[in-house]
Formats: sequence, C-alpha cells, structure tokens
Amino acid sequence: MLLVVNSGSSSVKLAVFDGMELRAQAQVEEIGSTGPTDHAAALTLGLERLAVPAAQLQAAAHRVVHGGAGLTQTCRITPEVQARIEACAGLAPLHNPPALAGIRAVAQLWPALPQYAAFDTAFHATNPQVATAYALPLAERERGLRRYGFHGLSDAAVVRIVQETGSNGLPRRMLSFHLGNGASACAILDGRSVASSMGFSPLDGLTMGTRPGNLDPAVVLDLVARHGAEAAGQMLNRASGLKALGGSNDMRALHAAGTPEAAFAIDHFCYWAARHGASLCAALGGLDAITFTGGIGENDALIRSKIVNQLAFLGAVLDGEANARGGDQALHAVVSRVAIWVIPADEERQIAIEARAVIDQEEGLR
Ligand SMILES: Nc1ncnc2c1ncn2[C@@H]1O[C@H](COP(=O)(O)OP(=O)(O)O)[C@@H](O)[C@H]1O
Ligand SMILES: CC(=O)OP(=O)(O)O
Ligand SMILES: [Mg+2]
Repeated sequence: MLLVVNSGSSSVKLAVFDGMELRAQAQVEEIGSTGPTDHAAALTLGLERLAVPAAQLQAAAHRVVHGGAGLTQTCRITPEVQARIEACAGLAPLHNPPALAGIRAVAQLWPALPQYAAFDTAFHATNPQVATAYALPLAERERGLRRYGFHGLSDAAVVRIVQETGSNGLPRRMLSFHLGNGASACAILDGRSVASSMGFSPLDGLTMGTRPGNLDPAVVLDLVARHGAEAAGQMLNRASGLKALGGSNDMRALHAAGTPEAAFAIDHFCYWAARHGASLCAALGGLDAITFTGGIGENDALIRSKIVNQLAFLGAVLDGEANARGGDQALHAVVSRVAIWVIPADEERQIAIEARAVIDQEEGLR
C-alpha cells in the first residue's frame, strides 16, 4: 500500500492506495487559522484519522510544489533530492517547508519506508520556451530564472478525469482553473500544458488567499526598499490577496462577512481569474472547455458564475440551475459554445499513479 501526502498551503490531504484502489483518506484544513497551528500538527492529526496499517505500507509519496530546474520528474527521495527541495524552500515558502516536514515525519515514523516526490511543475514541462522565458539578460535566464507553473498535479488529474468521464473525448483547447487557497489557470492543448498563470514561484497570476498574484516588479522593488526582502516576502506570501482585501483568506468567511471589503475581494478574485484566463485563451488560439477544481472551484457557484460571465465573449454560457445545484459535472447551457465542467481535485491519485510508475520501473530494474 502507498501513503500519499499532499501538503497544500492551507491543508494536508492524505490518502492510502492499494494498487490504484483508494483505501482511506483524511483531510485537515484551515491550517494556521481555525485548524491546527502548523502542517506538522495537521499531519499527525491526519495520520491518526487514517489509522494507517503501518505493516502493509510499501512506500510514501509526497506532493512537492517546487524542485527548481533540476527536479521536475517524480523520483525517489534520496538525501540529495531532499537537499534540493530544501534549496527551493525560499521560492515556495508556503509549500516546500510543509512538504519537507511531511517527509521527515514519515521518515521518523517508518525509517525503512521508501519515499517518493511528485512535483507540481512536471505537467508544465511541455510549455514552449516563448511561454516560460522571462525577457531578462541571458546570465539571469541561465541561472534558472524562468516560469515553471504550478498546480500541475491537479491539472494533470483534470485531464485524466475528463478523458475518463467525457463522452466526446478530450476537447482540444481547455482552460483549467484551480481555485483553492492557491489559485491558478492553465492552458491545455490536446491534453498538454502550454501555459500557466503561475511563474517562477506560486506567487504569480491570479489573486489568491494570501498572495497578491501578478504585480508590476516595481511594486516588489518598492516593498523591498521600504520593508526589506524578508518582510516583503512574508507580506507577498502570507498577508496579501483575499486576506488583505477582504480580511480573510477563507472564501466562505468572505461570503458570510457581507462587508463592502469582502465583496470587493470577491470581485477582485473573479475579475483577475477571468483576465488571466482570457490571456491563456490567446495561447490556446480559442476555447473549447473550461474546468473548475479546488476548494473554491468545486464548491462556489457564485465565483464560477462571475468568472464565466466575464468570459461570455468567448461563447461560454452557464446553465444557472446546474451551477447553483452543485454536484453536477457539466454546467454549460445548451447554447454554450464552450463546455464547462467541475472536476474534483485529485492530486492524491495523480501522485499515486506517478509514484507507482517509478516504483514499477525500479522493480523492473532489480
Ligand atoms: N463550500 C465552499 N464554498 C466556498 N469556498 C469553499 C468551500 N469549501 C472550501 N472553500 C474554499 O476553498 C479554499 C481552500 O481550497 P483548497 O483547495 O482546499 O486549499 P489548498 O490550496 O490548501 O489545497 C478556501 O478559500 C475555502 O474557503
Ligand atoms: C501551488 C499552490 O499554490 O498550491 P496550493 O493551492 O496548495 O497553495
Ligand atoms: Mg491545493
């Protein structure tokens, strides 16, 4: 059996797979706000809830958001791999340290258990250079300053699920919205990522729970000059986004608050999701399908309708009733030229599939 650990910025999601069969899962949310104080505590709680059959565990596999240029393919976690994940912690301060805490916790509990890492960047390896290159001097580009894109495990899972469940196969031009505490959009052409709203780090792109999304670099320079790099980094990762605009990074709390500030935060989130989504449609040369996933994308009908309404010029029309009802996969109106689907985020199974492939390969080599 395989234990999967998905350390998100506000949650820990755990799953146990027997072959590809899901045996158990547990989820600990709202870490740092109303939930546990940190990811280590959340993991302990999640493992208790899972009641993992330790003797039957064959391996553990972790979601790792940033592995830099050198680490994108799913691999066994060696001390060298762990050191490289550590070296990228500054680029993904909300994600890599929790993932490392998970790796260490598992190593402490079960020292002999092989561990694997699956990366949020891997799915975007197919992006063309024109999409990933920053127009910076060559020396800086050669140091690895480029767009990577994230949420790739989720985007890959969306493609897999649409392939498995869609009646007409995979649409050519898909715009995939992952809307959780982190939020991004991805342009998917014939099942492959061609562009992501996220860049060198998961700070770029859409307005997020605690991250501002796209900024003029002069804003960053101003913040660093005024507050120093450390404080500016903290502000951009933890004190911006919905939290800064509306007082909470929890979308449910913003709806409940009903204040003008909360309403503005919601408008900002939707407006920028649509703006970046439309930009990605230029990379796709049009649009055949929109997918929504993540805590907000899966559950929040108002957010979906505001985003789709702003993309109506592309021919996307929601079936208002299906959208409001919840639980339906297809949300497009009969007249819509664009299919609109809700796909439950399935990063855990994606990690399991990828780790299993590496384990099988290793066993084949033995
Ligand atoms: N029923 C719901 N309606 C609206 N928003 C929701 C709902 N359930 C969860 N969310 C929101 O989803 C976000 C967390 O998404 P999730 O994908 O679980 O986060 P993470 O990025 O940590 O994996 C929070 O903003 C939360 O408020
Ligand atoms: C990459 C990223 O932002 O992930 P999360 O949604 O878990 O914060
Ligand atoms: Mg997530």
